[in-house]
Amino acid sequence: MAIERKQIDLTPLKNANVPIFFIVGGPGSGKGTQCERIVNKYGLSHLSSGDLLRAEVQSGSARGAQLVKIMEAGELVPLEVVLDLIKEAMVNEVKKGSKGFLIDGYPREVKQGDQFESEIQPATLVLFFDVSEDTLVKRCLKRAETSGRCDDNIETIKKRLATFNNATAPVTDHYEKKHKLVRIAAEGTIDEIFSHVTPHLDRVFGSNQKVAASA
Ligand SMILES: Nc1ncnc2c1ncn2[C@@H]1O[C@H](COP(=O)(O)OP(=O)(O)OP(=O)(O)O)[C@@H](O)[C@H]1O
Ligand SMILES: Nc1nc2c(ncn2[C@@H]2O[C@H](COP(=O)(O)O)[C@@H](O)[C@H]2O)c(=O)[nH]1
Ligand SMILES: [Mg+2]
Repeated sequence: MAIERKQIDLTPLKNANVPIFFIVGGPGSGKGTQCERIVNKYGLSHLSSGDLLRAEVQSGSARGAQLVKIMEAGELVPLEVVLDLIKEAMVNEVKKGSKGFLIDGYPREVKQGDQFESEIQPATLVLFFDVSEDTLVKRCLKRAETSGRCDDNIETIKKRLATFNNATAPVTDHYEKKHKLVRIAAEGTIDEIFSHVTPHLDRVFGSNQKVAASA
């Protein structure tokens, strides 16, 4: 299925040379929740590939109409489409003075991460939120009570879990071999998990300070 591609000038992003963190984990693993905590403490830009896709669907564009079918099936959308959406959002953020990025829910496949790193820059770290399938399902079903997401239903959750195990789990091995993977046990409370996240980011930014936006 041919989906519209865009030409994006990455010069501002490459010149900024800010740290980039991939945030990886199964559906409902707490990526978005932990990213909110990280943004509050370090002032980074949080870009969720899923949220960017949902915004494209909400926009009513022809591209969005094609994407929603794939997302409702719990499958992965074409990687070029996701990368275009992320690139556009990153350039916009860096023009506003972003000092670093959390790329939430990305990459979903090894080749996706490789393409990002060759076209933009290597990731500084890959944070992997490690959660049992049972907990993932429980959290997504609980979220379904209020989220209104097209993919928060037991059928799609199961498909997303299969997609994660088949396509995304190899991502963790890939970055472990590159000594870039940080495996975070994510079964506990939100605060407990966040306390395991901060030491790794403090090593990059220094502790207790929001990364000051450019003047
Ligand atoms: N440590 C936790 N304990 C209990 N509930 C949690 C925890 N972390 C997140 N949640 C809840 O679980 C649900 C999924 O969390 P979140 O949306 O952050 O996951 P996600 O990894 O971004 O999921 P998706 O990939 O589907 O977007 C949310 O309703 C959230 O409030
Ligand atoms: N091929 C990819 N598809 C992606 C990616 N991120 C999201 N998606 C699609 O969106 C839904 C929802 O994502 P979520 O992060 O909110 O769970 C997901 O099931 C995929 O269909 C991506 O990086 N690559
Ligand atoms: Mg999320």
